[in-house]
Amino acid sequence: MSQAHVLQLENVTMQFGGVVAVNDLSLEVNQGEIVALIGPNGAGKTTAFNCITGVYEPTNGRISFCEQPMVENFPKGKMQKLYAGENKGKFTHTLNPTPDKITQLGIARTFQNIRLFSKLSVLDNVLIAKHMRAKQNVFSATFRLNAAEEKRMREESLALLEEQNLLHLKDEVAGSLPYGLQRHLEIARALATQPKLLLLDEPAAGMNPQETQELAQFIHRIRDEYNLTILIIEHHMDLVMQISDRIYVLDFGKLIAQGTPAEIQNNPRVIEAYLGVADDAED
Ligand SMILES: Nc1ncnc2c1ncn2[C@@H]1O[C@H](COP(=O)(O)OP(=O)(O)OP(=O)(O)O)[C@@H](O)[C@H]1O
Repeated sequence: MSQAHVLQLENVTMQFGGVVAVNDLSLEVNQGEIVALIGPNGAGKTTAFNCITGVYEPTNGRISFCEQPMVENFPKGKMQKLYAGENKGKFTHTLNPTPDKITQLGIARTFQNIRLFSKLSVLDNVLIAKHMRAKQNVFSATFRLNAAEEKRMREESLALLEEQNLLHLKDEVAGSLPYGLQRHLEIARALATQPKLLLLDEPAAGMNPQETQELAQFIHRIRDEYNLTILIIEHHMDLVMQISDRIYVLDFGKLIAQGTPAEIQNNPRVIEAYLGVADDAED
């Protein structure tokens, strides 16, 4: 196995009752890469993100981060009979870290629907993210601070806002910012946790072509400046083709293709999967 894997999924299956949302998904993201996970609506992309970030406990499979097993599970209890995925019996351990533990390991994400603390200031949004990296949970992150730690985190948060050209907005209420700036702040907040791996869930949703173009440059810039590895879910195909080193394509939970943007664009299975949802895929 290459030393360079930042993220590796092995045979990950997520089954909800009888619905297999992610089916035997294996993929790798290497240091410094920008990799896209695409597929029609309902293909299982967000569910895969939720498995990586500890929101869901996958039904089967293993997820490793920086070559270390981080999440692992196999069908148990009622799921032993119900399990409709593949590779039953391959995994025998259970590792189930909480989302905040995964943040502390160095994985940050943004959400399809922006999830800022909309009533708090821009600065407070970044500060809370900083605390989440350092502390065990929201309670201690918010209340148990010593003065020196608080000062350091405040300075780091201000520096991050400055790097992101958001410093002039530090006292603005997050929810009052224009949509594009809220998306930018959400990414800045993710960067505040000093991640090695950044997961972006439809960052271009709701953006116009010019904003999408700026986002492409922005994603490249933060990858380089913060030494990041990025996994992105996105429906804007122009953006995906422009920024991705490699692309994985899901359809009905199954991986149907992987390759470079040029390979994926010409892949008949991918074109077929998108037929009938072409408008969605391209707007
Ligand atoms: N908590 C849940 N309980 C039951 N079914 C779920 C749950 N979460 C997701 N699913 C189902 O899993 C499948 C995959 O959904 P998911 O949201 O991961 O797709 P997606 O590829 O992210 O879609 P989109 O592009 O529309 O966001 C869908 O059939 C969905 O209804």
